[in-house]
Amino acid sequence: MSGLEAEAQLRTRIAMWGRSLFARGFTVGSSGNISVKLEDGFLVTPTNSCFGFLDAARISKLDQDWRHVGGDAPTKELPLHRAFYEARPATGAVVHLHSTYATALSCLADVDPEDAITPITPYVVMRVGRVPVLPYTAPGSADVAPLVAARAGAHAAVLLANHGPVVAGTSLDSAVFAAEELEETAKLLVITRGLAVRSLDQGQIDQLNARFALK
Ligand SMILES: O=C(O)[C@@H](O)C(=O)COP(=O)(O)O
Ligand SMILES: [Zn+2]
Repeated sequence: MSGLEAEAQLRTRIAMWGRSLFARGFTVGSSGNISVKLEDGFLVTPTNSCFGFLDAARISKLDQDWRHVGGDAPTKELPLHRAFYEARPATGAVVHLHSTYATALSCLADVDPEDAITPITPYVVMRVGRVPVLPYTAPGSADVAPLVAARAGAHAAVLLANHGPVVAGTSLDSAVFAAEELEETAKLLVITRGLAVRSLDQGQIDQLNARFALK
């Protein structure tokens, strides 16, 4: 497949996943952003765009130095996305959402900032891994970049404090699947708060990591 064909397919898939995430309530209004790596740069969702109504042809294109070269004006979160690609060279896509339960956890003062998503099911260990909370920065601020740089080598997913989740994956599909799994696990954690929850133990987590290593 040529680079142009690959780009056309990825544009279609960003719009398709956007519609699907919006329809299922994983993001609302114009919140959230998606980026995907291309052979010659990146595709990113336009700033102030609604995931439910993305026009594949107007998705922003950036060159390899993150300069805007086509489509609508890009998301203001370029420093956030860029920091993931730089810290995790295998990254093929990054998804940021304001999904309700993960965002709720990002606002709780008593969540462990090193391990915000308690490993209560195998799938969250396999798809998401351990999730730290990064200190609050204003949306669009470049101040987030060093915070991501410090943590994203070891973590494919983070919660931005009082803001929401960000997930990197080797492909768009894997980043979306991980963002969905993170949100569903956050929901389980919120609805079981105050109950005697049994998490997986370290031996069970090690066994999953050995068999299903996250990239
Ligand atoms: O929370 C924010 O403002 C951004 O992180 C966001 O989710 C949407 O920003 P744009 O992608 O610039 O619309
Ligand atoms: Zn946001």
